[in-house]
Amino acid sequence: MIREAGYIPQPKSYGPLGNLPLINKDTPILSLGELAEKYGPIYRFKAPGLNTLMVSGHKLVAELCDITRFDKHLGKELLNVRAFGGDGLFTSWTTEPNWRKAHNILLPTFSQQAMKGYHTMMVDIASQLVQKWARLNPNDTIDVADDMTRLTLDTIGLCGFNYRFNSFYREEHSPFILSMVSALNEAMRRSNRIELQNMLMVKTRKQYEVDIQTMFNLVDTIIEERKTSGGSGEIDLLARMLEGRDPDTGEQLDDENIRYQIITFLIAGHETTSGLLSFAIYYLLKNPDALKKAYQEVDQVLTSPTPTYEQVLQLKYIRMILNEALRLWPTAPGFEVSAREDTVLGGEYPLKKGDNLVVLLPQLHRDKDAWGEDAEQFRPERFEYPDKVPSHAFKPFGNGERACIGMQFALYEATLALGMILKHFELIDYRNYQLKIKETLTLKPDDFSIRVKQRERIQDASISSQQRIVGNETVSTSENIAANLQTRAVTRTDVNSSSLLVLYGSNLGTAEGIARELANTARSFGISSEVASLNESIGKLPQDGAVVIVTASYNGKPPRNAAQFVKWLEEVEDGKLDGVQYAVFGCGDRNWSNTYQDVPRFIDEQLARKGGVRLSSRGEADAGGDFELQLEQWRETLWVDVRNALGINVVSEAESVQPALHAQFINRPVAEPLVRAYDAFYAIVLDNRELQSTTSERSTRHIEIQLPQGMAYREGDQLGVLPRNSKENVDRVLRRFRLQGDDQLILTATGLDMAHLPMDHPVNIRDLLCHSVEMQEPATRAQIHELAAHTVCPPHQRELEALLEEGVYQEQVLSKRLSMLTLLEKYEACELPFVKFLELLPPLQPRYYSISSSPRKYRDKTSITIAVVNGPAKCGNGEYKGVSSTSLASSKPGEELLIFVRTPESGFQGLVTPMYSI
Ligand code: HEM
Ligand SMILES: Cc1cc2nc3c(=O)[nH]c(=O)nc-3n(C[C@H](O)[C@H](O)[C@H](O)COP(=O)(O)O)c2cc1C
Repeated sequence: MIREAGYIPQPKSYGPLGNLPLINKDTPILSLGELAEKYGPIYRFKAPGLNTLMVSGHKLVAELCDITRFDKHLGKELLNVRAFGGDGLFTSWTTEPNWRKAHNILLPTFSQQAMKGYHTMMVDIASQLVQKWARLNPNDTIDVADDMTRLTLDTIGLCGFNYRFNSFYREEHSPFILSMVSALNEAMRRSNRIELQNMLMVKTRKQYEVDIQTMFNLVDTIIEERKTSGGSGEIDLLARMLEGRDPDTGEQLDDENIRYQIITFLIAGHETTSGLLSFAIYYLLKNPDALKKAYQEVDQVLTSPTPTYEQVLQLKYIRMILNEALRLWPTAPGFEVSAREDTVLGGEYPLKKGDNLVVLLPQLHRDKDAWGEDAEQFRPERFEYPDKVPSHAFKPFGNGERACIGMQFALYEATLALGMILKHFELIDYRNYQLKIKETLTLKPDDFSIRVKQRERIQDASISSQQRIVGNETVSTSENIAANLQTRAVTRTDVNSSSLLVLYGSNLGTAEGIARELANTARSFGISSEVASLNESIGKLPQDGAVVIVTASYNGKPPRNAAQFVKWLEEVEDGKLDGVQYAVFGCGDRNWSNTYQDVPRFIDEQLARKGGVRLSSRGEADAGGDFELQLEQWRETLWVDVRNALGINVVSEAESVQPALHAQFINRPVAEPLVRAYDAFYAIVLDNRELQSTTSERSTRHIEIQLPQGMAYREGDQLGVLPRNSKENVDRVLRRFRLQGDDQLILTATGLDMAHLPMDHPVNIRDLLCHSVEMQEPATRAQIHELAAHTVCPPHQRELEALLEEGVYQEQVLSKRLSMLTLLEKYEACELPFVKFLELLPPLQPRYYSISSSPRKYRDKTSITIAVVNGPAKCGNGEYKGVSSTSLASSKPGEELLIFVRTPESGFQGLVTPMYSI
């Protein structure tokens, strides 16, 4: 058929209803897809109040992905969802101030680093699914989408809000889910009715209101509980929502917006991922070759009882399966954009400013022009080489700055869960299921059930997820320590004072974290080293020493703290950077294939052009691939090259002549993990004075501290203090568990992220309790749940369980600040092992104090003023003493404190203690 250039086809129209009668109201996306098959890569669709273009050809979509020409548009469905999603991230216009504010504040919670923090919680929920399936009888059937929904809802609840929906412990779905499904269905149906119909359907409208209120109620409870508890050092999504500040404006989110954001994340954070897992299982069942490869990978990689973070990153084939499932059935099946200005699409279709267009993902993802003739077939191998994936023909997570913020979260969670399912179960397609699609706002396989058979004996997840104290394995563990130390040990011969400047460009902390680690390693080699953002180093690249740059890219642009540097670098004259020795490492993600590693590549090339000397080749790591391994490999060569560049003769012990007798002294402070995490130093107390009069009942102390050499601070900085738990509280724990404080133990952990605890070397129990964990926080639901599970006396168990009930928890635990320790003292029949107690306690958090001294006057010392927190305990028993203020108040001149300086530019305040200055 000959087609006139610029002609846009339109299906048959039915008077005022336009094309609406062609749409099946239960499966509108499938109907739109069928029309695309018939009318091609672009067609016009009209319905009452709607005139839009449906696009599915990859070349046209590539243009729609240019965010300078097109912006996200909220179609009818999303506008309806605003009734409960408000101006939350998903349903806000890019121009609404709350979109950028929330985007800036919440982005860090989804960085690669953040996934490490979620790992243990994700394993917790996935283990519940494994346990449930393991207990089924052979003929029991599993409603796949249903169980995947339990898994993903519980995961986002726990990781995002420290809230347990406990979906695997109830027959019915939680009231939140029931209301959410019903409200989403109604939001979708409303867009296919004319306004008058909506108004006349009184009963439906009432139900809609009830459903929305049910969701609001749950969310308000979550917010209220967190506000009352004051938080126990969580750095989850909710903590960021409540406390984070927009780095651009310094503003915080308001209460109404927080409510909308929580609903948004609870919905967006689970519906789509649950559909993805269901489709992936469906395709595995129908593709035995892929299933076999998946089993092989899982058996090879997941060798410990529960998966570790590193193992999950190694499940490459599982990732490919998930991508291929998302290609064939993108569970969020489309997104909508509108033209920013008048423009011409594909060189032939004129568009007016504000015209809107829908990208139909299932058709785009099957465009034979991009994917080849076998586009309809399930073939995970398409994703083996990420740079070969036709990027604008694969958009399951949307596009540009409005792309899915939770992409890493979804893929990590799904990889972990599918890996664990395959590790434990044989999947049985007992009724030869034929795929039928169910549509709400997302897509899922409809009525898809399977049976499973255990592949191997399931380890008791509660045992495997526990840390073990290996009292009688001291010898082998000590060997580990020695081995560890050996790899790090260097003899520092001829180390001169050459220095290394490590610079970063980072929005979410990955690149910054790597930069800090590099600087620490350099220091351990005796090389003096400093860390700063790229913007802070404009015009200051040193010609002696060396510079290492670690940076990310965002849609091909530099991170916020690198933008001015890149501009400056571009404008520097050739030859101006003669003699600057440098190396560049890029943190990137191949999902942004067109702009993968753009910024590090640009910086590397520009530095060379302007006269710099590349001391080591540019390194690359892909957040969607084996990031850690790629980084490790680059680091290995980097240190050899840095050594040569600085002319430092650092000889590794292996290279030096070994004496026959070898001794290793181990003196690692218990607080070492926290010291490392915060880059903290020991500093000496110079003075500690009471500021209140002798008649006052309050205590306010002025404390002066000598800063360690080289540590500086600026006006407005805060002092972070790593506090110590009081002797009194430590003694309570020792008594409760009948332990001797001077006894030593060695902690080892499998599959748990316990970075705050000292691992694999002997530590004194008293020191461990004093320096590593928070003990006074109100017991969380998860902790009470564990206490109940370990209580052998049924009436006491019931009492503990009763504390978990909605109002009771609020009133008896949060308001009274009942800690896990207090509950353990009350319930003697609770046989919680000491290691489980340690595992359940959150890491000790630094407390931040405004610095009251002026850096212009005092360079090497600083002072803070603290209000000592001390009063009757809310539980009615004894006194409550603030951990940090109490230990600071009693610190004597000459004593050492663990401190660090922080510039509150990130806006994320953590636990900021209100301070007065004098
Ligand atoms: C397989 C799973 C997922 C898929 C396929 C998916 C897909 C998408 C798509 C296509 C968009 C863009 C929508 C548009 O342009 O209108 C989006 C946005 C979004 N997604 Fe996801 N998503 C998934 C998982 C998640 C998870 C796990 C979370 C949260 C934990 C999440 C939170 C969001 C949010 C908040 C937005 C709005 C971002 C903004 O506009 O700033 N999603 N998602
Ligand atoms: C919205 C967004 C856009 C991104 N764009 C790119 C890109 O264009 N090129 C690239 O290589 N990586 C891109 N990435 C991946 C990040 O650069 C990568 O995750 C990096 O590790 C983040 O580092 P940071 O935590 O230090 O900010 C993008 C990530 C996000 C969330």
